[in-house]
Amino acid sequence: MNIIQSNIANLPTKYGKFKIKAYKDGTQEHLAIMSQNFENIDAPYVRIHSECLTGDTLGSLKCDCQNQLDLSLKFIAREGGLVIYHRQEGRNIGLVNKVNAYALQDQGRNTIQANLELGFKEDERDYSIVGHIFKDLGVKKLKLITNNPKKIDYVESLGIEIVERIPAITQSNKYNEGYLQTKKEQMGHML
Ligand SMILES: Nc1nc2c(ncn2[C@@H]2O[C@H](COP(=O)(O)OP(=O)(O)OP(=O)(O)O)[C@@H](O)[C@H]2O)c(=O)[nH]1
Ligand SMILES: [Zn+2]
Repeated sequence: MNIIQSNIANLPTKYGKFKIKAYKDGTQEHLAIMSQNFENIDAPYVRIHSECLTGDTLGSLKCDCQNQLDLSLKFIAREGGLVIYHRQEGRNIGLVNKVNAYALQDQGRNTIQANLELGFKEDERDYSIVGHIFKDLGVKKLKLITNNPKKIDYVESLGIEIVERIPAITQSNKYNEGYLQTKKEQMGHML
């Protein structure tokens, strides 16, 4: 895969000052968001955040994505580290299919059943670009912010040492309780 990458630019935000670098693999464009002191950190805090337009941008209460992104950006601004904004919307089924999955959930299916009914696996994400970004930015060990065992397995498969796991647990609400329950009971998330 031919990966196109940008230069590094400054991005002041409400969380603090970050540096950003974009990567394009095929049609997907991803973003590495780094704290100012990133290259001096031996084992940075790292969050691999999967894109969720409905959550991240609109504040949807059906999932925990916006709260997790907020928590992660606050964390790396304070402690130093990296958030990879991984543009694989809807566990990589894309926005149109995710909205169709939500329509099936309106009829009573859970998050896994809806994906299967649309002809997808429960999780279609591919993390290979993440491996490329780690290599490009020189990440050899890290502290991973996640509840998802698949992300842990992927990072370990790259030969990268996970020094510590930081849970990404946020306040639940009446709209995402069922979703979080399914993730815990059927997708192995450490919630
Ligand atoms: N197909 C589908 N995707 C969803 C649904 N709800 C959230 N997503 C997507 O799921 C991804 C986030 O996955 P999560 O399960 O919240 O978290 P995770 O990234 O697997 O794990 P953590 O690192 O612990 O947060 C984003 O890409 C969302 O767009 C849903 O009901 N159906
Ligand atoms: Zn979400």
